[in-house]
Amino acid sequence: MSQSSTLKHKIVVTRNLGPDVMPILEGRTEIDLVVWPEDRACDREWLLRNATGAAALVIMVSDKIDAEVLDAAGPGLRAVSTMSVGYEHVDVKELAKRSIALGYTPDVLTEAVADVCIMLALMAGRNAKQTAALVNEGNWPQFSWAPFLFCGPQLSAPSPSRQRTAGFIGFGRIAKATLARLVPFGFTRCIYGANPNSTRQGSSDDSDKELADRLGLASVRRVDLDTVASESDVVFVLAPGSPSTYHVVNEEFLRRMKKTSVLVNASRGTLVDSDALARVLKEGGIWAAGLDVVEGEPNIPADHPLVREPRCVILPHIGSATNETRVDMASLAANNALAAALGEPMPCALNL
Ligand SMILES: O=CC(=O)O
Repeated sequence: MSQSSTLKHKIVVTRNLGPDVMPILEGRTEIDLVVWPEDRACDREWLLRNATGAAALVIMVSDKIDAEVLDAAGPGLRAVSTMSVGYEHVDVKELAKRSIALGYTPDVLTEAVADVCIMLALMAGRNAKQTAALVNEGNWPQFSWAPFLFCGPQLSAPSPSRQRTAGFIGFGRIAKATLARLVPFGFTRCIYGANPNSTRQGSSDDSDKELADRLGLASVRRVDLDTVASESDVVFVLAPGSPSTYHVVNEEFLRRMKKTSVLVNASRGTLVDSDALARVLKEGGIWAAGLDVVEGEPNIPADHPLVREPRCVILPHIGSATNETRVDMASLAANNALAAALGEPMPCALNL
């Protein structure tokens, strides 16, 4: 792995992609491979130093790709390949201006993230955080079985007459995979609002009916966000992070939600106002929250009001973290970079 060669195409990788995937890049004689050597997020200074002359960069969500990095790489950079479906850490306008392509990893993580959405809805609603903690801390003997101890709202419809409504903010692939998982739980209605700035809000499109028919639901409807808040039993936040979705779940939204409802966020922390959520949870405005992402992650202090909240389950951004999915994501990211470096079409490029 030499650091530079005028004959070879240089690919810089900001995290070792593991023994199943690294051979995709290591086995290529046309490639000059440079890999961040440590088992932690790549230092920006290292990236700036090593990007010089690169044809492609394989990056993680923790790497910010902006004009400074692109300048450091120089005019030979053909593509940035992120091992993620989200790309708000990449300045896409700057990429487009310089005709640099962006590879990303949608689809391969859909099922894994949808699994975590259901897990969070169940864990939050059924008091998993506080009940598991009391067992871990040896306090179970003080809480022997009692008729209504640690009860929470049931995710599945307890009877055909008590129907469940799923609400979504953002209604892409992961939302639809999550919805499919809710059907066996007895959910019959789905309502969704997309990007709050979208002009299409409030009007259902034809595919909603097709989706409802295919899943056997009574209805799938596009509605305004106030309706998502007030009518859902669980609200799943699954829209991309961007300035237009910043704090889409704010205090007003949370105060419209049912007191028995659960909020799940598996998209980006910036979509939910953490301070407002902590306040509303404390006051019992909603039942619980399950978060795979939080504003300011990973720097959330243990004494943050949300972390202290017994009915707020917080996971450290593990939505796609299954062995199978991470290998698929890493392979796609590596193949995107390889193709771009060799001047071939990337298997999965974002339309910039
Ligand atoms: O958050 C993870 C991703 O965008 O893939």
